[in-house]
Amino acid sequence: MTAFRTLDQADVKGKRVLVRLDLNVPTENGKVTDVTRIERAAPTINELIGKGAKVILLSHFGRPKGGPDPKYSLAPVAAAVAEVIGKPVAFASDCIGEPAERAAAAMQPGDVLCLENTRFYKEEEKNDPDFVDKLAALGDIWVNDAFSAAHRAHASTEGLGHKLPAYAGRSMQAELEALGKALEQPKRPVAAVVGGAKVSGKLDLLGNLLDKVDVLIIGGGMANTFLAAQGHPVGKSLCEPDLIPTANEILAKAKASGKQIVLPVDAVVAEKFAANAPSRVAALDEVGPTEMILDIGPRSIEHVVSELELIKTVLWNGPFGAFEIEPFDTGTVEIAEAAAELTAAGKLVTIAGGGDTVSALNHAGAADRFTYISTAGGAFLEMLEGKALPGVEILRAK
Ligand SMILES: Nc1ncnc2c1ncn2[C@@H]1O[C@H](COP(=O)(O)OP(=O)(O)OP(=O)(O)O)[C@@H](O)[C@H]1O
Ligand SMILES: O=C(O)[C@H](O)COP(=O)(O)O
Repeated sequence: MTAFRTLDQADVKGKRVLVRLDLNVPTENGKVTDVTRIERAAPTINELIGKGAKVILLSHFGRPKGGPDPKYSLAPVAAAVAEVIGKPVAFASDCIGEPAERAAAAMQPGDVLCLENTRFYKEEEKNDPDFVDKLAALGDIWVNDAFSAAHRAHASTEGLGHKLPAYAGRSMQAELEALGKALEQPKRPVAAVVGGAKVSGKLDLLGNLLDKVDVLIIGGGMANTFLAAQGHPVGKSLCEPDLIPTANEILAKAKASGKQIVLPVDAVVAEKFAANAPSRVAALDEVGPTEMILDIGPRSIEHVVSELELIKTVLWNGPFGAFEIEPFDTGTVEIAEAAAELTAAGKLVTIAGGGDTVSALNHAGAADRFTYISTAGGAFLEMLEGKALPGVEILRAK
């Protein structure tokens, strides 16, 4: 891809290379539960090691509130990186300042160092120039291999590109090539499936997404705000009342433009967000005030599968339920299996992305049978929407 500077153009031997990865991986009790994003980053890390660079990894992890929080330390994730690449990865307890400088100064060519979560500084998300300078002081070259964070114009995802020679890593390059090709002229009708929990970040882009697709299938936590907008009770479910007007606008836009929005028609509800918590199937008007919608119900699953049988391409971000906890994985698992079977039969092109989405599709045993799996969720949706991604734009050859 000539429009972007890649590692082919970078002279990295003996240089300190700051590599922005997306190590925002799913974890449970401090253990990484899905290493897909790390495996996708491994070729870049290994290539840089092989070329004799000093490889300094940068990433955010979760959404800490702009200060250090042990819950969001990258230390266990750095250990998972070491396991995937089969080489030691040193860890610095800060991403700037003395701990980072000392660890970087001790590096030999071929060494790998992972710095602590960049979001332990509120300046990261503000793309603060002084913070960018502090990060830039640690490296000679910046490689952005975090396609899944490229929709964020943050210090480590965009700011560094103004200070250091900037190159796309191999995963960034592969994602841009694969998604560019897949989305250029998708087989129609096209459906987008949007679920998951990042309602405030993703609900407002569904309006633009409607322009690009024929059918919009909404599930997971995302659906609850729409159900509330339609007047259904949602009890203690994940819901963003502030976004009800936006949800209504999206529903009205779909009606006016003849686009179809598919929402759940029933739900699986529980009083507790816990494994094997007592649960029941509820009609939409029967969700009690102390209950939470944690999955779509059996009629909704049937409805979604019958929609998939009518379309030719599905673009999927976000699980249909809290799939990490049984039995609330049923909707996601059954729909993923149906999509994988339609793909194997040559009837459907399946493109899915997102940290938890990929983990859910792996859990369902369906990921290997999908047409393409991207590491990106929010970035994937913004690309579908037709938006320029700051972390990609900064890599364009000037
Ligand atoms: N009904 C629900 N209530 C609460 N949480 C839900 C519900 N449905 C799905 N989820 C949660 O959504 C989370 C995944 O959502 P998210 O939007 O982060 O997807 P993603 O694939 O990781 O995308 P990205 O890469 O943009 O983060 C999962 O942890 C899952 O438990
Ligand atoms: O998982 C993701 O989509 C990326 O890591 C971005 O995370 P964010 O939505 O917290 O910026």
